Amino acid sequence: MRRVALSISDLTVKIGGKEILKRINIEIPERRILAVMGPSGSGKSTLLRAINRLLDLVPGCEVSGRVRIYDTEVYSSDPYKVRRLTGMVFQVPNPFPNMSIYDNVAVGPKMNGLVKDKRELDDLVRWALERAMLWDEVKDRLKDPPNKLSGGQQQRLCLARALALRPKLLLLDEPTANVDPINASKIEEALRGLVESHDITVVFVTHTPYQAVRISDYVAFLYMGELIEFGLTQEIALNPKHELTMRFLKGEA
Ligand SMILES: Nc1ncnc2c1ncn2[C@@H]1O[C@H](COP(=O)(O)OP(=O)(O)OP(=O)(O)O)[C@@H](O)[C@H]1O
Repeated sequence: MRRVALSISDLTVKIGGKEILKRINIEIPERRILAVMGPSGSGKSTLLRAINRLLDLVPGCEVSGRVRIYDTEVYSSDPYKVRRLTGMVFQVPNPFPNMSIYDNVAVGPKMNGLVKDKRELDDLVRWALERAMLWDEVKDRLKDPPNKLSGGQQQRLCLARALALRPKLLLLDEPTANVDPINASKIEEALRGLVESHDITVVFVTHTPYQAVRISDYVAFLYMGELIEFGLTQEIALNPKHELTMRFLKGEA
């Protein structure tokens, strides 16, 4: 029996008094992938940032309702604990420019005391780079700076950096929007591998219906801050209930 990894109930987000997300309800079991879709400005990034409390950093932002990650009530827990449960990858690859490839992945576990010695750290760095499908390409140049990598490799490095903190929930905001198709398919393969073989649940934003259908188990469609459709990807792809979802899936919206 799979546990519920992420439960969002009646989540409403206002910024500067304007409702950006309206009473969102979503629940997904562990080790599943949720694709969040919807037109530009519909609130997809805001939803991701509500899950890991990055919205705390936005002035004038009010959040009501509940977000729970396993047993952790996100809005009544220490934000530090919430960030430890979640990892995030952004649309534009943002490796730490002044650190080596190795250190980009190692710095988080070192600062958070996740490893007891150098050997454990080396193992964790390798594990994360392997899971991000990058190890073979960088194993002989771990001391290089990240700007020697292609954009797609840098994005996989950011994925490895997030994974090295062993998150339970991985949040990705259009992770393949700025990478070529080969890198995009490596990232997709990495995400499927993570939920199938590791104890990780994934929520990612995408504008690409094919990508959502290829790799997600669940989809959530947002429109002007409302969740207009949510459910199993296969069911929604075959039988979307909402006209807008249908158009979106056909690439018309
Ligand atoms: N920090 C902020 N201050 C004011 N308004 C904001 C802020 N962040 C988001 N918004 C507004 O919230 C709405 C939703 O934005 P959000 O970035 O979540 O949409 P999105 O669906 O991710 O869009 P896109 O696909 O273009 O990235 C938009 O109207 C946006 O202008």
